[in-house]
Amino acid sequence: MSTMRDIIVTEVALRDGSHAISHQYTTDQVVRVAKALDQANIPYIEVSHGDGLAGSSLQYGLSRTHEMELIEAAVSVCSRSKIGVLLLPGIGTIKHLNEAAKLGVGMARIATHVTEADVSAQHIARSKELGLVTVGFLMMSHMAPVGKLVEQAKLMESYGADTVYVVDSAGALLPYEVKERIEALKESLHVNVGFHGHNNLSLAMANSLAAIEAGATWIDGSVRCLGAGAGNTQTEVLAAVLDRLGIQTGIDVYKMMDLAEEIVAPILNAPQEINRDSLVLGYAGVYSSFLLHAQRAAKRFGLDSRDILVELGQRKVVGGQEDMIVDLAAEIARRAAHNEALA
Ligand SMILES: CC[C@H](O)CC(=O)C(=O)O
Ligand SMILES: [Mn+2]
Repeated sequence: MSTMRDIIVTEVALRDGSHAISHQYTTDQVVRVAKALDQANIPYIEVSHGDGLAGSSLQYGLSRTHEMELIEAAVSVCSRSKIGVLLLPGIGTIKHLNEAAKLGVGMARIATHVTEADVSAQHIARSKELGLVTVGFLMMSHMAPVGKLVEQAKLMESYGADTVYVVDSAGALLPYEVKERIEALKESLHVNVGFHGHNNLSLAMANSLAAIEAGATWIDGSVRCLGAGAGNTQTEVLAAVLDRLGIQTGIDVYKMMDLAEEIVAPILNAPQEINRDSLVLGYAGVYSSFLLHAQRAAKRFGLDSRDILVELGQRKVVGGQEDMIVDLAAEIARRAAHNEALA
């Protein structure tokens, strides 16, 4: 079946959503969600540990089920959708990419911090050799000025990426900032441009629309917002809004609504919402996937998690530095005890 699509939606609940449920997906859950997404005609479904291939570790959180088992299961139930994987060089390696390709994935997204695109060269090249749709994913895009972002995106393009994404990992970008970033990439690149939003400031949808207006054609969504922090742009809402705008995604809006309600909602420990902690992520520009780590550290040291998150933002801590969350919490607790002793 051929589908006309103006916008290609990548559904990330089975990868970014893994952060929100502490990487506890079961094979049965992944099968049910992937099958329903396939029936709703979603073009790409990303399946991996929240931190990408090989993310299962004490540092990032142990997966309940081996991700290769989840990927294999998702591939086996999809006839229309392609399964994609995320890989952060240094966490995942070429070996993991080869393994995923053998299982039948059709897309690999190679993610780096926004100023570190150079570490993606080999992984992008290998993904292309494997015949995968290959995406460069520039995380924490709010941390770099537009010129730097363009420079890094051009590197990913030069390594062979088919699409380069502006990734608002902290949900910190405002619509005009998304627009200027996407416009700059559109002017400088020859490949597709994409946008991945987080909803910490309640701007994921507005930012996705700003990205589309500025020329982005690849947009990420997560059903029922299931993603790190306050979650991502809600796929079923995105599909409905784009339909109203006359922009074709090829997605069956009613089937998306049904799967959101009947299959995904019961998986959530709590509804995805903008609470004080997820709001602080966007406000202070902190990696969305730090949320549960900071909340756990706050509990352990008897602190307000916002104090940890704000200081993480001030220190410009980025993905891969999760160990600093506990260190920082211990330091704040020591400082507080010291001040109390002096008082
Ligand atoms: C830790 C990887 C991260 O969750 C990737 C991503 O989705 C983002 O940076 O927003
Ligand atoms: Mn994300």
